[in-house]
Amino acid sequence: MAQTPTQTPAGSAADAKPKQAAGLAGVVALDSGISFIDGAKGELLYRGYEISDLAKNTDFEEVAYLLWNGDLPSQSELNELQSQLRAERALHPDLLDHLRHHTPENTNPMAALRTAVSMLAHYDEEADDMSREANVRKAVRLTAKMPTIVAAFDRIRKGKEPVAPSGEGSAAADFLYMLNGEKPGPSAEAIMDAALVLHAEHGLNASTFAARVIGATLSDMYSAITGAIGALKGPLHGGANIKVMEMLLDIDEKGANATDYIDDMLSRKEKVMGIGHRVYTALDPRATILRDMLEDLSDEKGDRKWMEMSDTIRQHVLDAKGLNANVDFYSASVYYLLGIETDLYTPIFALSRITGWTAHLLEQWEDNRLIRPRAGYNGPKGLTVTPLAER
Ligand SMILES: CC(=O)SCCNC(=O)CCNC(=O)[C@H](O)C(C)(C)COP(=O)(O)OP(=O)(O)OC[C@H]1O[C@@H](n2cnc3c(N)ncnc32)[C@H](O)[C@@H]1OP(=O)(O)O
Ligand SMILES: O=C([O-])CC(=O)C(=O)O
Repeated sequence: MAQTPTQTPAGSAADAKPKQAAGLAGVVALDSGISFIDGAKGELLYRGYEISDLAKNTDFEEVAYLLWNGDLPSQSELNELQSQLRAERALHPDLLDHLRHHTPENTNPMAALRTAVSMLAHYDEEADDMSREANVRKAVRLTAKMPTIVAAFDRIRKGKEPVAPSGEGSAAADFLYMLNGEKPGPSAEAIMDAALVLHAEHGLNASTFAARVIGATLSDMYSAITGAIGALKGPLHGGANIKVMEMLLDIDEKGANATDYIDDMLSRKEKVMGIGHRVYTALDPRATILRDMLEDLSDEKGDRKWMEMSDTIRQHVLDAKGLNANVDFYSASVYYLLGIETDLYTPIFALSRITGWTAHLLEQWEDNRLIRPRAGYNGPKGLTVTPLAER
C-alpha cells in the first residue's frame, strides 16, 4: 500500500461534505505491478505482456504462473504447476455432500460457488497460515477446485452424478469434461482456455478491490475470495455476461428489431449490458479478441445469428451514446455457442479471475496496510435524544 492519494485531515471542515468522485472514479487507491490498462488506447498488459500476445501464445496455467510469480514459467516450472493443479482438483466428500443435499437446485450458481468456496476453508489446515508459501498453495487449491465446484453444482441440479476430475489435461479441458461428462474437442478446449486467459486479471476492478480490502485486514485468503465472488456476481460487474445473453435471447424470442429494442431500452434509461466501462473509453481489447473467437466459432457451428445481432447492438450503442463493448459483451455468445448454461457464464469468469484475485492478495500481503478511506459526512449534527416514550 504505497499510496493514499486523497487524504482528509481528521475532524477538519472537509468532513462536512463528500470530496471523493462518485464511485471512486479515477482515484488511484494503490500501486500494483500486476496489470496495466490504458483505457483511451484500449491497451491491457498482464505483468508487461500484451493481452493479445498472451491469448495467442500462452495457456491459462502459464498466465496463472505469470500473475502469481511475475514472469512466465519455464517448461519445468509449468509442468510442476500443472501437476499441483491436477492433484488439487478433487473436492472433500463433505463439500460434495453439501452440494448434493444442502444446495437447492434453484440456487443461483454464483451463490453456490460463493458458499462452497467459503467452505473450502473448513477443510484446509493451512487456511489461516499467512506465510507466502501457504498462500501460494491456497491460490493453487482455489484455482484447481473452483471448476470442480461449478461443474458438480450444475450436474447435481440437473439430477446427474458429478464427474470426478480426470487428473490430467488442462483446467479448460477438465472443466468441460466435468461439466459435460465427455472430453471436449480441441476447438472447445482452446476457446475455453483463451476465455480463461482473457478474464484472469484486470487491475483494481470491484471484485479485486473487495478482495484486497478484506485481505488488508489480514483476514485469510478464503474470506477475501468469498467476498470477491460476491462482488463479481453483480450485473454491473461480472454478472453482465448473463444479462447480455438474456437480452440477445429476448430479442430473438420476440423477433424484435435489435436497434429498435436498444432504442426502447435507452429511452427508458436502461443500461445495455456488456457496454460501457469505468476505465476504457476505447474498445476493450478483450472484446476484440472475443469477437474474433466468436466469428470462428459461429462459422464452425454454422450459426452467425448471435454475432450479427451483437455487432448491430454494439455499433448502435456506440453511435447513440459513444459507449463501447466490454469483455462481457461477446463472451456471452461464445459460451452460448459452446452449449454452456447461461447462468454459468459469471461462475466461469470467477474460475479465471481467481488467479488475478489471489495475485493481488499476495501483492497486498507483501507490504500490507489496512485499507480504510474516509467518508465525507453529509448527515446532521447536534441532535439530542428524545426519551423513547415521547418519540
Ligand atoms: C467485467 C466487467 O465488470 S465489465 C462491466 C460490466 N458491466 C456492464 O456491462 C453493465 C453495463 N455497464 C454499466 O453499467 C457501466 O458502463 C459501468 C458500470 C460498467 C461503468 O459505470 P460508470 O463508470 O459508473 O458509468 P455510469 O454508470 O456513471 O455511466 C455514465 C453515463 O453513461 C451511461 N451508460 C453507461 N453505461 C451504459 C450502458 N451500458 N448503457 C447505456 N448507458 C450507459 C450512463 O447512463 C450515464 O449516462 P448519464 O451521464 O446520461 O447519466
Ligand atoms: O475493470 C473493471 O472495472 C471491470 C472489468 O473489466 C474486469 O474486471 O475485467
